[in-house]
Amino acid sequence: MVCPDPVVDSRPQPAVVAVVPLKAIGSSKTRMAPALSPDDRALLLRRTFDRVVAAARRCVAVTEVLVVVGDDRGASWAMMSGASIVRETPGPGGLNAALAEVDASLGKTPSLVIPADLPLVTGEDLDAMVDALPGVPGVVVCPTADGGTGGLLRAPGGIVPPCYGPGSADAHVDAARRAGVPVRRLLLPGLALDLDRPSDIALAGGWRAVTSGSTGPGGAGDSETRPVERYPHR
Ligand SMILES: Nc1nc2c(ncn2[C@@H]2O[C@H](COP(=O)(O)OP(=O)(O)OP(=O)(O)O)[C@@H](O)[C@H]2O)c(=O)[nH]1
Ligand SMILES: C=C(OP(=O)(O)O)C(=O)O
Repeated sequence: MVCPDPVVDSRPQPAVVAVVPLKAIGSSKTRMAPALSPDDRALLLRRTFDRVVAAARRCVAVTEVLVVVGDDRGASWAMMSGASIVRETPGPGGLNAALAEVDASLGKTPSLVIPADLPLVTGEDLDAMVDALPGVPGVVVCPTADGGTGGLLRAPGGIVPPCYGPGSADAHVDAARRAGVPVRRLLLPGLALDLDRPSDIALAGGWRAVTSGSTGPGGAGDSETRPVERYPHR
């Protein structure tokens, strides 16, 4: 019997470095402070960070996961996750400066920036981003629901500068257009939610789901079983 050839996508897969920025833990998730203690904020971030690193590992094109850390605690999380570590240069530049430093060190290597606070991201989401790359040079921007950037794939890595901040999805698309680089905007639910405010926890399935790592498709969720008073500002 002759079996038909499987349908194969013959486009070459770029080798991509996943870059996960992780701010100094003690000064992270400050918008959660009205509802969560420092320990709970750190626990939340640890869980989403582990999820993001696991998703990056499952992405077929990702050859290395690089965590850009702001302190020793972040470095120890990154080490335990098995990722490579880059220590950001201390200074006032914040996220964009930390990422620009990494861009410079990666040269032409394609890079996929994924924030550490995404509770729903999967390896399939990241595969979809890579599949959406219009070519090299090329850029894929996955917006979050509030106009931020849940995923930024750039090939080569520094082809447009990091423009994180309010409205950054539009800013990244505009920067690519200005540079004459083909760009795609891709809406993916797994990259559309980041945990910024207490109300975002319910959107991810609730406290127990997020901190047990059972969010997303098939995840248990618990938004109905957790006392509402835990999030007084919702
Ligand atoms: N290395 C590094 N990562 C950063 C920096 N600022 C933000 N990040 C990371 O970028 C992602 C998005 O961060 P934000 O949600 O804007 O900031 P946050 O500190 O987590 O939360 P807020 O304190 O509420 O603003 C998270 O993964 C952060 O850890 C920075 O200055 N350096
Ligand atoms: C800085 C950003 O994230 P956040 O919305 O978490 O502040 C961003 O997406 O540009």
